[in-house]
Amino acid sequence: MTPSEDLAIEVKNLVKRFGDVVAVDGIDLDIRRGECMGLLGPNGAGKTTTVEILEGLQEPTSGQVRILGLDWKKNAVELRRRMGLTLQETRLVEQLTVEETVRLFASFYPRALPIDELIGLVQLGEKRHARVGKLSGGQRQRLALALGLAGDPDLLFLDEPTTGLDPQSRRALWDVVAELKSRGRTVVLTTHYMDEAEVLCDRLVIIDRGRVIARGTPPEIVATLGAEQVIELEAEPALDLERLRPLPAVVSAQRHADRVSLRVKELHVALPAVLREVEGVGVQLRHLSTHRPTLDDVFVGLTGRSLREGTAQEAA
Ligand SMILES: Nc1ncnc2c1ncn2[C@@H]1O[C@H](COP(=O)(O)OP(=O)(O)OP(=O)(O)O)[C@@H](O)[C@H]1O
Repeated sequence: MTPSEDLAIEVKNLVKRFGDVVAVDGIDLDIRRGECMGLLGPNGAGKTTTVEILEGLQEPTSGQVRILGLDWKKNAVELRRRMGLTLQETRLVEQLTVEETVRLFASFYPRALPIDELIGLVQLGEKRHARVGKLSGGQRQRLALALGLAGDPDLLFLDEPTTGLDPQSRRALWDVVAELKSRGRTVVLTTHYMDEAEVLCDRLVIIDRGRVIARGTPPEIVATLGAEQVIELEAEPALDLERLRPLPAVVSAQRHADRVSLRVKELHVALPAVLREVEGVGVQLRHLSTHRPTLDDVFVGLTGRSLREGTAQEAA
């Protein structure tokens, strides 16, 4: 158990209801100072609602929330000064330049970071005189991040900072987050990208339907599957899960849409057995692939659904 003074955020039994919708359904969180904590989950899981409560933008229905040892009801002014946030969409003045925008935001804080440092940190040096209206999506996101950092916050919230960005812009933003971590800042990141969570986050909670369904470091969460490899198969007609489960080295088997997912311990033992089964029952293979287990496999294992569902449209 981490002593409370080492915690940037302590949340106990957080609940948020909107009429009949239970957006957050009893979440506990301990976020240590200096770590990057990821909140991962599909659309509508309750990530944004949770984060907006932590940011003081929404009131919880019930539960306890302490941020940097402080309370939103009693210490709102100090909390606002010590935290930075970037929202899913930040409205910016299109006619201002990057530098003017950063200067304007920095003027709101008594202890702002120098303008050059902020622009350098988000790698927008070449664009400092460009108008905001002319920036690409990735550059706008990085500018939004610079604005979140203007007050040199102890705690930074990033809500889906790379949604809709191209791979290069996503990587550039990851570099900025890695730099912040190396400066000892606490970062709370929401995302539905597994690769992002695996690269950036020291620890994660996976949220589904307002509840935490897994927590730990990314490798710890993946290890809960107890598998070394995942075999994915599609066959016509469909394979019988009951015949696949007892095969050697198979840990568990699940069907997801047309695809069967087998979590296995030793691939060199399981794969030949699976192929013998396919041949024996005389079905036609449409797809066969293997991969190391990912956070998405854990999610599928726990919910029968994929984290990728609902994000396919954006990724396309
Ligand atoms: N102001 C609101 N009024 C009514 N329902 C809401 C409101 N805000 C959120 N919800 C509902 O609460 C649930 C959780 O939404 P939330 O935005 O927190 O999810 P999320 O995990 O952040 O999803 P996304 O990845 O799409 O941003 C959803 O069912 C959503 O429709």
